Amino acid sequence: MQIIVKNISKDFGKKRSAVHAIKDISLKVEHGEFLGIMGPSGAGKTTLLNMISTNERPDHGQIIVDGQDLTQLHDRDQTKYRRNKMGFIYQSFELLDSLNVKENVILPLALNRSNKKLIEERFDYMMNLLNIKKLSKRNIDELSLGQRQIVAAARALINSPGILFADEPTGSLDSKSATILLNYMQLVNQREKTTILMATHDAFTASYCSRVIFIKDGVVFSEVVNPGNRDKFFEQIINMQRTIGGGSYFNVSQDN
Ligand SMILES: Nc1ncnc2c1ncn2[C@@H]1O[C@H](COP(=O)(O)OP(=O)(O)OP(=O)(O)O)[C@@H](O)[C@H]1O
Repeated sequence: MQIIVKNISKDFGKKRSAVHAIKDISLKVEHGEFLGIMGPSGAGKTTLLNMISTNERPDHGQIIVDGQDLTQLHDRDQTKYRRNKMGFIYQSFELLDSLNVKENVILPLALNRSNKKLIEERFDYMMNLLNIKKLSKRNIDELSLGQRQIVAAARALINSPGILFADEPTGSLDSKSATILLNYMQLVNQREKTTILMATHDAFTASYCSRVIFIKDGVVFSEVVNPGNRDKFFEQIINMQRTIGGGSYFNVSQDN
């Protein structure tokens, strides 16, 4: 899906104590792009993702997805839109401990009251694609952190969302698990043409994207486009991080 962000802004708090989290950002993300969003802590990455995903309303501006302005939808229609067209992966996984792996993964389809045959077909497809079929009957507390994040990815992708939102998806993972997850995200991006928006502090994680935008103090500061070589792209991302600053908070893992 194509996303056009037009002049959005968002303040938190009131008047003199207000935090200007997003200041008049405009942005275009093409169908099937894998976009990284980087920037120092507090730059506005999560707020930007939350507004594009309609989890938060901007104070001003428009979010146009495949020609439809999502800011014009009522809350109930936004919820429906999110459920049908969007998938989410968070650093904290957000899996339900009371359900097993299969029950977690099929949840978005079950909530939509999809028919049983479709649920089984999509479940088998996702579990095979992400190579976790053998985990189907496990409880969540029997999984490693890396396995939990792949299961969370399967759940996010089971209803073939047009847009996948990932907020620090590798933040809790060791580098091996992170690499596995990122390879799967890239596979889904290429095979299903899912548009992916991913906020991250980590240059290695961002190097899987096709383009990375850098935000600082609520505005887009710059962007770097993947030249088709991940090592080179990684270097370019590191250099841009140095230019922007942000101190030692940037988590730069180079063990790829
Ligand atoms: N619900 C809220 N109420 C008040 N201020 C908020 C709220 N959410 C975000 N902010 C503020 O808005 C600014 C942007 O926050 P945001 O979480 O988007 O940054 P971020 O780039 O995702 O940061 P991090 O990398 O630390 O997660 C920060 O100054 C933050 O304190």
